[in-house]
Amino acid sequence: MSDEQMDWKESIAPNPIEASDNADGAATAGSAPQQPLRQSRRRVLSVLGLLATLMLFRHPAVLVGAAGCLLLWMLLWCRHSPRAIASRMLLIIPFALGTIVLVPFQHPAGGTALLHVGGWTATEEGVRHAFVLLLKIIGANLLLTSLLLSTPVYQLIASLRAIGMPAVLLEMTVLMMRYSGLLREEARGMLHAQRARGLQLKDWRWRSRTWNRLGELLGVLFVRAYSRSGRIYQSIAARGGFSGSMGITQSALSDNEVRRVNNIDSLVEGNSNTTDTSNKAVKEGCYMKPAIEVREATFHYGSRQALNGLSFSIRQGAKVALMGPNGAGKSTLIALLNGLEQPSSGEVTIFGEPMSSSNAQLLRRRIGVVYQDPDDQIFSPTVGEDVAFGPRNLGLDETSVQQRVAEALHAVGLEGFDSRSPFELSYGQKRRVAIAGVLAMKPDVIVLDEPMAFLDPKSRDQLQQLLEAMHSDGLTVIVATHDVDFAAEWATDVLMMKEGKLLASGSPELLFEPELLSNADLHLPRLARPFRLLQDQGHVQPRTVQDAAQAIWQLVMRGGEALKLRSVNRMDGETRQREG
Ligand SMILES: Nc1ncnc2c1ncn2[C@@H]1O[C@H](COP(=O)(O)OP(=O)(O)OP(=O)(O)O)[C@@H](O)[C@H]1O
Repeated sequence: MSDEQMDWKESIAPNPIEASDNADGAATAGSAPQQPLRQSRRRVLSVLGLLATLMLFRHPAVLVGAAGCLLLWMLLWCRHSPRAIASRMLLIIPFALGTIVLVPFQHPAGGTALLHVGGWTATEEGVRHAFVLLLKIIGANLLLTSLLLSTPVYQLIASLRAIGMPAVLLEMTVLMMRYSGLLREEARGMLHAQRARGLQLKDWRWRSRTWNRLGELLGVLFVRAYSRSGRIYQSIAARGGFSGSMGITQSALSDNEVRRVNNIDSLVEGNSNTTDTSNKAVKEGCYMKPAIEVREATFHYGSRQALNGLSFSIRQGAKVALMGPNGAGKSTLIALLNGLEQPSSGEVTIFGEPMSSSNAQLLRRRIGVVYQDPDDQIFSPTVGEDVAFGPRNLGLDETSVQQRVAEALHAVGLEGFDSRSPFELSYGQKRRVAIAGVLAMKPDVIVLDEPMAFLDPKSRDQLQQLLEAMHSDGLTVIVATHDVDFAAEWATDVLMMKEGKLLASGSPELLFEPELLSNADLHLPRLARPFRLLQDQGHVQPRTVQDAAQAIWQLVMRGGEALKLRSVNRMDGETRQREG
């Protein structure tokens, strides 16, 4: 491990929240200063008070006056842009339409009839009632808009939590915000892709083909948003989102190390034969029960078989490369390991305990999963809130939650990102947020699905260092990957899958077996390829650049020796000739 790689738990700076007063500490998100939080809490309370007052008014003139004053105050005093206000006011259109169309027909007191439609009658009182309701909706929306425009989202959430908004309402609000953002993102992405392939939005009024395309896009948009929200749902479940406090008492959770030590106490003879000694468990010379055992597991998606009698075990403290071509069943296996799916037959055992639907919640927190696409995993409006999601579901108090957030963000190199929106980060940064969200739950095993995909070389190096740091801290790390070069350099163990079956498991030497590689649709690590081309050097199997450099150096030295020997022989021959 290089000097830059630090133990992600021990090396953290003290959390500023702990030093602050407790009353506000409970309400903070990340390391946000306390003063703005108090202000935003006051603002939230004022808006709620004004909303309640607004609901009491019944006279249209008073409501029009209140809405007008509010609008002037927002424009002239707060200097909010008219455009920002207008775009948020658009949200009320469906509610306004519903009110105008339905309410006039539903006024219970009866009254002067104005209009008959079918068996329904709109009355004068009904219209008046609808008008009053519409004014209240406009006023309420103006109030909420002023709050949203003047308060950062993370402060708003912290304030709502501090004033006692029920967690379930808060989560629902956050999820609704995520879903509307999701629709926007998907729509924008699809429109860009369609325009790049020739969709013309010019003259759109006259082109029926364009209208048809837009109609199709709308349909696909909802299907895509639906399937993505399914994946987001899974990742929320993986972090205990739908299971309250995951059935764990706080005292049992406060010290993850205790649990690890307990694991070490109950050791059984294992199969550890690693040469990697950076992992704490390995350093302590422990032989432990496997972190994961899969026995004869099968899994079906409907009639399609994704896993077919899969059996293997993963020892604690291993760095495992889970390899195989597209469709081999890696992601399905990961869903089984995390208890999100149950095998159709066979068994998955986590630290000696067979996983079932009844204990999946409890075992799940020992296996953290980082999904392939960070956008499937992140859903909160701020980085701090997203990382805090898992620890909160563990039932920790707010101070511990914030400490874990600070630790995890430090570990992934995102200190100070607490209040940023995760949806406005780069792909590599989003991936680090997703990893932080899992690290904050302090799992014993972390599984990452294709973590290197779409990362630039520097981010790949940083991620590899992070994997090392997590492993040094005692985690068993499993990486699903197609990247043989990375696997050869990093892994201590390799699992190779194809068509839902295990092709081979063992040391990274497997990655140098040509027949196995071609069977698994993989190729020889790049560093080993030149040696295969050199006669008599096929046995050289460098896993790292250092190994390769050393092998080349040895070859050069041997070449030099041979040259020296040849020139000595030649000189000997010449001398003998002269003497003869
Ligand atoms: N939701 C689903 N419904 C039906 N079949 C599915 C579903 N998800 C995966 N499969 C099928 O299950 C098999 C295994 O898929 P899986 O995603 O686990 O493979 P993978 O090794 O992770 O692939 P990749 O490397 O491309 O991510 C494939 O044949 C795939 O088509």
